[in-house]
Amino acid sequence: MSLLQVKGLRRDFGSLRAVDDVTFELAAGTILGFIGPNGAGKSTTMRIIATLDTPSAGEVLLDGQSVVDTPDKARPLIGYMPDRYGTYDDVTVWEFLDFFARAYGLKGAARKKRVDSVMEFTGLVPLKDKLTSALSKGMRQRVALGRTLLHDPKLLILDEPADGLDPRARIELRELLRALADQGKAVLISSHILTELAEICDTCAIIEQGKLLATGKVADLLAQSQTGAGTELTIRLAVGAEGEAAYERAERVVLEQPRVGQVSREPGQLRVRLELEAGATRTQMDEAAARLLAALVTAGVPVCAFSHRELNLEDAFMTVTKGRVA
Ligand SMILES: Nc1ncnc2c1ncn2[C@@H]1O[C@H](COP(=O)(O)OP(=O)(O)OP(=O)(O)O)[C@@H](O)[C@H]1O
Repeated sequence: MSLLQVKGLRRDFGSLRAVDDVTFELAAGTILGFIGPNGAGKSTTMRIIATLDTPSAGEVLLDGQSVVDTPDKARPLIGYMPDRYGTYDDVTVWEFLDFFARAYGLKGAARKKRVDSVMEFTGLVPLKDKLTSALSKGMRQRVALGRTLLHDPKLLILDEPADGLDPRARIELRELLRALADQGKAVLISSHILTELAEICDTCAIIEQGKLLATGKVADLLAQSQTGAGTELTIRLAVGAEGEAAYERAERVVLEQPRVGQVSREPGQLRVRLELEAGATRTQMDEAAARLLAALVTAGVPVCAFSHRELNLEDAFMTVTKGRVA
């Protein structure tokens, strides 16, 4: 049984259905990326799981127990980091974490040990005596993450934790989340920055206008987006004395091949879109690309680079949302 089970969740705000029949599961030791544009219903779903709101219909089970019916039992198992987290300005990092450790009921040596271990894990030890107001956004966000770990929850719910972080801080966050999953924690993380989640998550749930459009392993979602969507190749030539005429020749050869869709000439390269029938597999796409390259080489076209643009989570998102979301 998965640690977290969300079943047919619905949340209405007046006539607005913010969350509409959302169902997914999250196992211990895995990271689920919750992806969707602004207003999709991510925060509302997360707040319900975190016991801060109640659903209009549906159920959330944590360790088999309903968080809606018995929120007090669920809370010790949950670490929730909202999208706007506050840190108090006139306290040090250590004081801030110690304050929340007290709020979680930790006492004496056990409290000190726990605060120290969380500071160690989140790399905050050198900043122990710094005022939280003097920290960078990335560091403040570590303090906020540290706060959610103090009571050693089984489930982490992190609402857009990577928002506004620089690339280095994002990589560090990714490593922290992976370490937490390796410790056996289940992590639910939301973002509208799709590419960053691809590297962090094991599975993804794509939500739009309150509805889940797709759930599954990141690799499967990518495969799904490639199916029937075609693939894009970039071809560069060693033109030599032949000059641009080499590209004209290449274009003629390309256009004679099957499955070729749009072809565009750009300075120093040719872009070719291969169109495959719905249901085509990745292997079939690779074979079509290989045939095209063989045809060019056989025709004596001096190909020096031939690259296949890998579709990413953004493409998967655009495919499942059918481009309804910009
Ligand atoms: N308390 C509330 N009262 C009325 N409407 C609300 C309330 N909370 C959220 N909504 C609405 O519900 C919808 C979903 O909002 P939600 O914050 O869950 O989206 P989100 O996917 O988290 O977006 P964002 O990335 O902008 O936080 C939005 O249309 C929002 O305006």
